[in-house]
Amino acid sequence: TACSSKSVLSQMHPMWLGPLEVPGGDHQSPIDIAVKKAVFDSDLKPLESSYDPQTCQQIWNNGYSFLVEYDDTTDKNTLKGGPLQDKYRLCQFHFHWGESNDWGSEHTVDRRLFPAELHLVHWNSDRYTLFEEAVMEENGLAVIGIFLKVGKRHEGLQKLVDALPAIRHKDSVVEFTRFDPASLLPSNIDDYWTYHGSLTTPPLTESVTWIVMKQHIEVSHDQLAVFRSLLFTSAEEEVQKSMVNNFRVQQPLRGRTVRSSFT
Ligand SMILES: NS(=O)(=O)c1ccc(C(=O)NCc2cccc(O)c2)cc1
Ligand SMILES: [Zn+2]
Repeated sequence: TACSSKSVLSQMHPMWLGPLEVPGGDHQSPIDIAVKKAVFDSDLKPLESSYDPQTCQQIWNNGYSFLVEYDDTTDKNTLKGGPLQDKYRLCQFHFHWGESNDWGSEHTVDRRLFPAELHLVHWNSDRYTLFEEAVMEENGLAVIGIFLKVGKRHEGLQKLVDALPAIRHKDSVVEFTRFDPASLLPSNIDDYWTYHGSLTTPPLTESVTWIVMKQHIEVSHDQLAVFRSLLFTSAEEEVQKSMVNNFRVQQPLRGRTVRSSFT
């Protein structure tokens, strides 16, 4: 799909070498969400998502995370409402996680780290025709961030976990169908924080309306352990490196306001 981003990601330096500073970037992500400093905005509407599991295409290891990709050539998987003025199309979702359950998320809440974070990546299909276009524009992307906590097993996640051994190495891809991204949403998606930020990996473009859910989802310790069995490295490389700690450190707020949809 347009957002498969094989080209761009593979040209980037293979390992995430730490918080690459963007000269002059003052809307960078992720950030710490200081709950008391968030401003309640009663104009924020409930989020409206509509996903079609039939449009799920593949799951692949891009050398930094694993992505589940959807056919984004039609408006089958849409997100609107919330802070969004336009309709956005899901192209992929992926995760960030740590080597231990003590850290791994990109955003933090009052400096609290979660073991992992899920990102559902959407692009503005009202204004642009391709992900590649939208990613360069201020209102181009909308990413839903959902925190993961270790607890009970997540039944919806298991189908995805079972597919991971087949994509252990960088650039491995397998067909992956009939997966409903809605199964990964928390029960309450009306309570969220929202702010303007960036991609958390190069090219770090400041084109993202972030929508970070207040309610986390729970996955089991064993399910998260399978994430850590993935490798950053391709099959040919002599030294194999575990895919862990694939998160960016929190960036300065630089005067931005985080709004909340709840009091
Ligand atoms: N972690 S994140 O959700 O901020 C995120 C989402 C998508 C991407 C992404 O698609 N990167 C590849 C890319 C970027 C710009 C242009 C492209 O064609 C591809 C990177 C980070
Ligand atoms: Zn991400």
